[in-house]
Amino acid sequence: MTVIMDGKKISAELQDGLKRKVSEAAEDIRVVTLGFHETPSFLYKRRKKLADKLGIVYDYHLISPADSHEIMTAFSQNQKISGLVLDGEIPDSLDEFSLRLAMAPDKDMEGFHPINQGKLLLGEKGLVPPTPLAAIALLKAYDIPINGKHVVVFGRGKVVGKPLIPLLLKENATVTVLHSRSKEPEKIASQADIVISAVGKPRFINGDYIKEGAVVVDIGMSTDESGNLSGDVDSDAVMGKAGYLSLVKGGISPLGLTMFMKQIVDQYK
Ligand SMILES: NC(=O)C1=CN([C@@H]2O[C@H](COP(=O)(O)OP(=O)(O)OC[C@H]3O[C@@H](n4cnc5c(N)ncnc54)[C@H](OP(=O)(O)O)[C@@H]3O)[C@@H](O)[C@H]2O)C=CC1
Ligand SMILES: Nc1nc(=O)c2c([nH]1)NC[C@@H]1CN(c3ccc(C(=O)N[C@@H](CCC(=O)O)C(=O)O)cc3)C=[N+]21
Repeated sequence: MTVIMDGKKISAELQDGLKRKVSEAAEDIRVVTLGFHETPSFLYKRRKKLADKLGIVYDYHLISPADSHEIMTAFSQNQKISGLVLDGEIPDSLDEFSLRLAMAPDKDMEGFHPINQGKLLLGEKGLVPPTPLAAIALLKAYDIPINGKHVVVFGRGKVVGKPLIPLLLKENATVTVLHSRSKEPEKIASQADIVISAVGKPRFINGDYIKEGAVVVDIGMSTDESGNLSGDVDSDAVMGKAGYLSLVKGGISPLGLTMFMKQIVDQYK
């Protein structure tokens, strides 16, 4: 039997606590999204919807390459702003690394600031990329042991796969990372107790990749040949074989959005 892990339910429980904390905070919790495009991204809209629900003030501020550093510095110093995010594509003309350096590390909602990335590697407390954090939180919510387990991560992207490595090591997992150049992925993945996939290739993980009873967390998002949202995992093939399965819908996405808000709200005691 395969237990479907319900990220939506876990996030609803966390959101109740967050809502209370926001309402008890002495002042407004204010997050500013900086974007280079007239129309905010899809992700901004998802985050805005959740912020409204939690009572967090969440705004979009249009910037241009010419004024981006100045605005980032000003918002970083502004005591009334708790969180900052960069939205959408960053123009090629701009040095993204140096723009990220201008953000106050303690307002960095996505955990991309080099200080936060360094802290993550060193095991120091800092703001962590929320999607991989959600993967750890989901395993813990289902009392799935990580300590001493073999975890195979598909993907080494900066949003999910790479930050998962230090997070899993902190939990004492044995970590194997597979990427586009890895050989014999089925052979390696089928030895894992836990498989977490963050690639973005429709349904490539079939039953051959999964050990009987293993835990499977699907994070990768893509559109398949019919134009539908697809995960990395062929859920029909894995269903019945996996012990636990987090599907691309109702799994990590809602929990990732919640963790995104949680880290900033938790700074308010
Ligand atoms: N569910 C959610 O809420 C969220 C989902 N996502 C999704 O997670 C995925 C990962 O995002 P991100 O971290 O930015 O990673 P990237 O999209 O930057 O990179 C994808 C990674 O997958 C690897 N890869 C490609 N083909 C294979 C393969 N056949 N086997 C193993 N690995 C492969 C690439 O390898 P190489 O490095 O060799 O090129 C690369 O490391 C995306 O699909 C994204 O949409 C992201 C955030 C939130
Ligand atoms: N730096 C970065 N961070 C991200 O978090 C990130 C990213 N890049 N690139 C693209 C993906 C995609 N992604 C989604 C999140 C929520 C829903 C979503 O639809 N959420 C639904 C729930 C859907 C469900 O039930 O799973 C909701 O909030 O109601 C979709 C997609 C984040 N991503």
